[in-house]
Amino acid sequence: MSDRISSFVIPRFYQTAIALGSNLGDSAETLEKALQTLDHIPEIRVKRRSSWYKTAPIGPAQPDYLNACALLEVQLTPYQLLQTLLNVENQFGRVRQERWGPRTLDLDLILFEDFILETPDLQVPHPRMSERAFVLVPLAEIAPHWIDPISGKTIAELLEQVERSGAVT
Ligand SMILES: Nc1ncnc2c1ncn2[C@@H]1O[C@H](COP(=O)(O)OP(=O)(O)OP(=O)(O)O)[C@@H](O)[C@H]1O
Ligand SMILES: Nc1nc2c(c(=O)[nH]1)N=C(CO)CN2
Repeated sequence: MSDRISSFVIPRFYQTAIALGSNLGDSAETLEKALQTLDHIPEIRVKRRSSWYKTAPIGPAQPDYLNACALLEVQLTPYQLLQTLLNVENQFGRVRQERWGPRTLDLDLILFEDFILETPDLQVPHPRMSERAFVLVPLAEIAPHWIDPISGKTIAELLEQVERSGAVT
């Protein structure tokens, strides 16, 4: 009996940061419901969320975005979390059309502990994180001291290096 108990491994919780974006439909409601949906998944706890930021679109001409970031505790691997985020995007009617085009809901995995993953389907930290004010402004609100394992800089330091005028609360 004691052998069985000692070999039982309780899966640990991992700290992760995600970015949310929407520029089609009722974006505020979509972001709110997306976070509720994630929080209802047994392996995910939403620990903190940023304000919603209205941001100018990067990429092709399209409506302004509403962007936000959230900190999650997950009992999932990075790949399981990515699949979960893609499933929730689909649940909210995400249709993949042009690259960087408009969308009802975009969920990106930004940071997963201090892991660096560079696989064809998943790159963590998100490869375009450090150039995007629409990610860094909300993330700096809730996790300014989190260190990007690629650059060794904090989120607050990365934010100092980008032009942030397109992101307004
Ligand atoms: N960290 C990550 N977070 C989310 N998706 C990722 C990540 N790394 C790789 N991907 C892959 O990117 C694919 C396309 O994602 P998506 O359609 O959301 O891109 P995009 O939002 O148009 O552009 P961008 O990646 O620049 O934000 C996903 O299916 C996923 O396999
Ligand atoms: N402001 C803003 N622009 C974007 C966004 C986004 O979330 N916000 N997402 C994109 C594709 O990931 C492309 N452009």
